[in-house]
Amino acid sequence: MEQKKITFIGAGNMASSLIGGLLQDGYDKTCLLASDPSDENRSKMQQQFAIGTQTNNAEAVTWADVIVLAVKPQIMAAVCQDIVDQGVDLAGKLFVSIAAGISVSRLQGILGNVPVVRTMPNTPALLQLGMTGLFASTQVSDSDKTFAGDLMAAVGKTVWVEDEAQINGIIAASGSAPAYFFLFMEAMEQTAIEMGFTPEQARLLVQQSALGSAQMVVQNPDLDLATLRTNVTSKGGTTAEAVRTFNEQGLADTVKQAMTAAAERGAQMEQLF
Ligand SMILES: NC(=O)C1=CN([C@@H]2O[C@H](COP(=O)(O)OP(=O)(O)OC[C@H]3O[C@@H](n4cnc5c(N)ncnc54)[C@H](O)[C@@H]3O)[C@@H](O)[C@H]2O)C=CC1
Ligand SMILES: O=C(O)[C@@H]1CCC=N1
Repeated sequence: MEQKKITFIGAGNMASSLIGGLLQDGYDKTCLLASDPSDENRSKMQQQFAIGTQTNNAEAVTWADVIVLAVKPQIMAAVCQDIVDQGVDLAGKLFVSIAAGISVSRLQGILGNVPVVRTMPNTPALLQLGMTGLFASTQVSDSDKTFAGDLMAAVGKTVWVEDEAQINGIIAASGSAPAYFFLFMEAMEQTAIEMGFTPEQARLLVQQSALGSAQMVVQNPDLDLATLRTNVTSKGGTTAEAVRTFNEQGLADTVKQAMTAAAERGAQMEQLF
């Protein structure tokens, strides 16, 4: 992909995942810069990734062709306002926001009529196994759209949405999803320990089962998930008992409620921040 100069405003967890994934993909490290007031996070960037860092967002934006907005939603407006107040010339620059709950119109209300690609990645981007949803504002040119798509494709899979509101569905289905799987795995690990395994054994049992199951899904695109489940479930056997218990406890409904809550929170944040 084209090696444009990319500045990350905010060098936290998600920026680290994206930067790590981009470097793995061979992105030129001299084209990456991270701006963050935290000494600790800047030195992580220098030590872990050997990329340049800044404390001055306005200077970092001035240097870049592409600006990835990667601060918490609560402070996004103030951070953008400060960049504008410093008098930075934003002409020709592409903005890529990864923030949950910050609409394109909110950003453009501060930054002006700049091209904005609103995205929702997830942390497995670090391993180039990310999943990102993207939405382009009308100001985004075809070449900027291609660049933003390539940027996220360098760290995983991508899906474009035509309706910005669908980004909140992306948050529910993939942005927040690693936490759901970790939560499920934590509960399994804890139970395995209670069944007498060492913590190391319990983690291995759970992580290898999760990895193998995910690979079975990926490598069998023609098999639906219910068939994969049924293939494990012997009639009158052990899995059937576990699945019956999950169903009796309303697992599908719990998942639906949790995903709906995530999406609704995204929409609510758009009104708050
Ligand atoms: N963590 C995740 O799984 C995902 C997070 N996101 C979004 O990514 C954004 C960042 O989230 P995280 O990386 O999890 O948060 P984080 O707290 O790890 O990172 C935020 C960073 O912003 C820095 N920061 C604070 N004030 C700043 C300022 N004035 N200028 C520049 N940097 C400043 C902080 O020092 C910190 O390093 C959020 O908007 C979130 O919605 C999106 C998808 C997934
Ligand atoms: O929890 C959050 O708000 C962010 C967005 C998706 C994952 N983490």
